[in-house]
Amino acid sequence: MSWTRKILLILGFLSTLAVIALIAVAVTQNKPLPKNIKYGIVLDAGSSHTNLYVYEWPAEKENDTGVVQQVEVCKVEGPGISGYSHATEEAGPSLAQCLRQAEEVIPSKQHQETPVYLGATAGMRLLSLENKSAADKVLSSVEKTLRSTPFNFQGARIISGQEEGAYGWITINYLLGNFKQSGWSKLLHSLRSISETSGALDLGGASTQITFVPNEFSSESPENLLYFRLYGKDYLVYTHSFLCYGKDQALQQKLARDLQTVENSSLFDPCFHQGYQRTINISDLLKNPCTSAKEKQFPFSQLYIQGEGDYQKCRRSILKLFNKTNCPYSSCSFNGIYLPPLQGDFGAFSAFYFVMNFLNLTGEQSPVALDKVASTIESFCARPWDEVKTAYHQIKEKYLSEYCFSGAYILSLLENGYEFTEKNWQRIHFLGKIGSSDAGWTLGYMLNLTNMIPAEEPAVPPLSHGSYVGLMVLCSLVLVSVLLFAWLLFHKPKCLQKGIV
Ligand SMILES: O=P(O)(O)OP(=O)(O)OP(=O)(O)OC[C@H]1O[C@@H](n2cnc3c(O)ncnc32)[C@H](O)[C@@H]1O
Ligand SMILES: [Ca+2]
Repeated sequence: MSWTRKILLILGFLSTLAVIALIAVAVTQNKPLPKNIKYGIVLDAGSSHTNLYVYEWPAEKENDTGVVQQVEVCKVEGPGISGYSHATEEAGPSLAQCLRQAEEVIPSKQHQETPVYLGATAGMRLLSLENKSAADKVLSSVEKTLRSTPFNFQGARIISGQEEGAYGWITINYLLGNFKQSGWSKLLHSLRSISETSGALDLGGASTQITFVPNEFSSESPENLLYFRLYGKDYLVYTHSFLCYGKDQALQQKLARDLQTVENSSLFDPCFHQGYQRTINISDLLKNPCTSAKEKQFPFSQLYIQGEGDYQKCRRSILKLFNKTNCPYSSCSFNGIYLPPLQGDFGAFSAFYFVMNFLNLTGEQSPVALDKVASTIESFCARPWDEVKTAYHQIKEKYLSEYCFSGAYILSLLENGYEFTEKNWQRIHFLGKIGSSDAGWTLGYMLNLTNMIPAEEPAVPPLSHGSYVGLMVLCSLVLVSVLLFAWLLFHKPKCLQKGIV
C-alpha cells in the first residue's frame, strides 16, 4: 500500500469518527431544556355570567407569541356577579366550585406562584352607576373568596370598556400570530405583505366593542385611540365600547322604547316567534341605567309580550336604537361616536359567534353573503315558536327564544351601526376559539399584567433545535458522500475499473 493511500485511509477513518461525534453532539448536547410549565388564572365576570380560564405556557418561552394556551374553562353557576346586588356576600362564594376545579388542574406545588385576576365588565359598570356601594360590596366579596384560595391573588376590579376592547384585540392577534413572525414565516409574511393585524368585534350581554387599526392616523377623537408598542412594532389602535348595546341590554332598550307606545299592557313584538309569550315586570325593565331615561308612569305593572315573527318589522324597530343624525366628526358609527373607515379583517366573537353559530352562518365551510345571512334570519324568525321549540328542544329556552332578535340585532349593529356593506361583510370572521383558546379579552389582560408581551422584539437564536439538528445531519451526510466519492476515485475498486475499461 502506497503512503498516499495509507494517509487517505487514516484521514477517511478520522473524518468518519468526526461525523459520528458531530451527530452525537447535535443530538445529545443541544436537546431543548425540559419543559417548565407556568399557569395563570383569569375570571371574566361578565354581565350574564362568570367564566374562569386557566392558561399555561412554557416558562422559557414566556416572551414568544402564541405560546400561552387555555387549558381549562369553567362556567360559574348562576348569574353574573352584578346579579348579586341584593345578596352581595354571596357573590364570592358563587365562584368557589370553579376555583376548586382550577386547583385540580394546576399541580399543587405551583398553586402559590399562579396569579389569579378577576376583571368585571359591563354588568358591574352598570351596577356601579346604579348603586355604587352595592358594586363595591360585590367586589369585596369576590376579593375575599379569591384571597382565600392557594393562588396568588392579583386583583379584582371593573375594567374599562377601552381595556375590554383593547385586550380582546391583543388576544386574537396574539393567538393568530400577527404580532411577531420569526425565521421563515417572517420572510413569507413580508413577501405576501400580510403582517397586518385583525380587528376585534365583541358582543356581550351589556356592552359591545369594536377595535381595529385604522388605515390612516386621525386625532379627531383621542379618547378612542390607544398606542401600543409590541415586539418592536408600533400600533395605533381605534377602540370604542358601547355600554347598553350588548344584546341583553339592547333588547331591554328596545322593549322600554316599545313600552312608550302601548295603549294597554299587551305588546306585539316582531322580534319574537309567533306563538311565543313572555311577561315582564315594568319596574325591573325601567330601573337599569340603560332604560331609566324613559317615562316611568304606567297604569299597569306588567307587560305581556306576544311574538309576531316578522323580521323586517323587527329590523325597523331595532334601527331606532341607533341615532345616526348627529356626527361631530368626519365619520361616526352612531350616537355621535367617532368611527374611522373600517379597515382589514375582523374577528367577531362572544355573542356574535354564539348566535351566528346557532344559525349556521359562521361561514366556516364557505363564506356566506350578507343577503343570504339576512334571508336565513328572516326565515328563522318566521318559524312558529312551537316548531322551533320542538326542533331545538335541547337548547335553553332563554337562548332559543332570543336568537331571532339577536340575529336581527347583530345585522343592525354591523350594517346600520358600523356600516359594514355587502363588500366588506366577507372580512368578518365569526370565531369562538382560536386553537384551544376562547376569543375574548381575558388572555390579553393576563399577557399585559404579567408583562408577557415585550415592547421590543426579544433576541432569538437564529435556528430552532430541529433546524439545527437537521442542518448538522445534512452537513454530515454531504461530508460522508464526499469522502466516499474521494475514496472511490483514489482506491478504484476492481469492479469499477472493469466497468470503466
Ligand atoms: O361582556 P358583558 O357585556 O359583560 O357580558 P358577558 O360577558 O356576560 O356576555 P357573553 O359574551 O358571555 O354572552 C353574551 C350574550 O350571549 C348569551 N349567550 C351565552 N352563551 C350563549 C349561547 O350558547 N347561545 C346564545 N346566547 C348565549 C349571554 O346570555 C349574553 O346575553
Ligand atoms: Ca364579555
